[in-house]
Formats: sequence, structure tokens, C-alpha cells
Amino acid sequence: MSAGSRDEAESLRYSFLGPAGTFTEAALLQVPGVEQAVRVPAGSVLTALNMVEAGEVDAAMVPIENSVEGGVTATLDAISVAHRLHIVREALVPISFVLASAAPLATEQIRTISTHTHGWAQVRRWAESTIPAAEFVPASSTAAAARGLLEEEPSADAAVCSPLVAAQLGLHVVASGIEDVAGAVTRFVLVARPGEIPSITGADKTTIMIPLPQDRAGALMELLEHFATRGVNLCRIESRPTGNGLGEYYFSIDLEGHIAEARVADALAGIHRIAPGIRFLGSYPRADEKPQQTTAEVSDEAFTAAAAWISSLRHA
Ligand SMILES: O=C(O)C(=O)C[C@]1(C(=O)O)C=C[C@@H](O)C=C1
Repeated sequence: MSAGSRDEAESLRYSFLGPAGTFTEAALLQVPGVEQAVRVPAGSVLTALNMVEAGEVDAAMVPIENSVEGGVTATLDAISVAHRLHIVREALVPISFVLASAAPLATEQIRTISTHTHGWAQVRRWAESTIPAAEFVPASSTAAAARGLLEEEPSADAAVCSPLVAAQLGLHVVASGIEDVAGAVTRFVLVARPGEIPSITGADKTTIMIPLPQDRAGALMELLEHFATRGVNLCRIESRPTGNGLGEYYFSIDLEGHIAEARVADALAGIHRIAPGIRFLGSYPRADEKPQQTTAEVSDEAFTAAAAWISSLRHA
């Protein structure tokens, strides 16, 4: 999946967690050439991913991780278990929220507040101290919550959404900068059908899913040792239930590096021997472009020299 020429970009189709004005759309707008592509809003992360699998769109932008609230489980589970899709790109979006209403309202008049569950988790302390009586009404996204205020039968008195969507819809801003932790960031991933892996840049991430071997003492430590001994740094590790029964978990892991690097490939091959169900979910450029730091003993040259030495012993 590439957006090389203008013609190619025009024919590309992207789904995203909609409607227009979500933080996810802001993430999608960071993709080069997306202005010429077709953008298809989806009602949920799952719908956006289903569109990719069904071939209705080329790729989907979905949220995966928030610096305050952690992993977006709908996305982690969908790409790890339910779908056979690969991450081809990531995007980071700074998150700030406003409380908006259709007509000017004082905080004392607000009884119900609608937003996305991840949005609510990031303003909960502010809401509890400022409007303790207000009840949370879940919405499929922050932008859907904002739009819900303008319906004939509004879904709530107010919505927690981005300043941009409040302005676009002409909403009244009751309070701004209401996030509990300033400087929060949400990480989004662009997900496509498996194909060509994005080229190595020297500042890459790889995402994998490992079903934890059952009934094996020290299984997690064994897995982690494969990374440690090859100098592979992990930047996210989360356990999620497989859904198959109590106590059955998989690990969702992001690591620094690209599958084209010998140390990364060697670590994954080592893990495959103890967890054959391991799944590769993509190698892609880091959004922050932070260059990869490695030491000489885990460089590609060191792996090539070691393999050549073994070969020389076998063929002497
Ligand atoms: O509701 C939106 O606007 C989204 O894009 C979803 C989402 C999320 O799933 O975390 C994205 C960023 C914010 O952290 C809150 C909600």
C-alpha cells in the first residue's frame, strides 16, 4: 500500500473512526496525499477494520494507545485476534478537550455529559470536581457526542470533544482545557491488508502478538530474554485475554526496530520455537522519528559474521 503518485493517492480509500471531526480523523490527515484520497467515516473501530478486510477501503486509521488511559482494547483485540491485518504507519495526536453545549449553559444546568469512553477517562477527575451530579452518556466517538447535541432529541446536555469540532459545529464552549493530565497524546495506527512491508528507516517499530504458553513456569521471562539478549527494546507490552477461557492471555508488544534487522528477526524466530502462535503485525516508521540505538554486538554485521563462522565450521 503506497501513495506514490497523485493518481494513486486519488484512487486510495481510507476508513477511520468517525464521524468527521474525531481525533482519529486528525490522525488520518497526517498521512501524505490523504487530501486527494477518499475518506470513509465508520461508526466503530471494528467497522473501520472490517472495511479493510472486505476490500472496501485500502487502509483504516484507528486509535491504539493513549498516554493517560493506555491501550484501546477494541483495536488491540481486533488486530491481534479477529483480523489478519498489518500496521503500516503510526500517527501521534496531542489531546485537549472542551465541554461544549448546543446553547449557552452554566455548569450547574448540566445533568448529562456525552463522550467516548477514552475521552471520559481523561476528564473524569475534572468532571467529578466541577459537575459532580452529571451522568456520563457513552458515545461512539467524541465527534459523535458533539453531533448528538444538535439532534432533535439531544443525547445529552453537553459533550466532551475537541476544540476543533466544537468550533466547526458552532457549539457553545462551557469550559476548555478540561483534561486531567496536560500534554496527553493518543497514538493511532494505519492498518492495511498484509502486503509489502514499509522499508526500514532506522527509526522503526514492530508490533507483534504472542499467545503466552500455558502451564510453563517462567514462560514470560523466557520470552523477554529473547529480546534482552538481542538488544531489542520494548516500548509497549500489554496482556489481553484471548477470550477462549479464564487464564488464557496473549501479549501485545511494540518493539523498537524492523523485521529486516537480524537482531529483531532472530528474537522473533527464537520466540516462535516456544510460542508458535506468535503473529507479526507489522514493521513501520516511528511517528517521532527517534533513531534506533543499537550496540555493535547486535548489529546486522555481527549476525552475518556469526552465521559465516558457523557455516565455515560445518563446511570445513
Ligand atoms: O473519539 C474520538 O475522537 C477518537 O478519535 C477516539 C479516541 C480514543 O479512542 O482514544 C481518540 C482520542 C482520545 O483519546 C479520545 C477518543
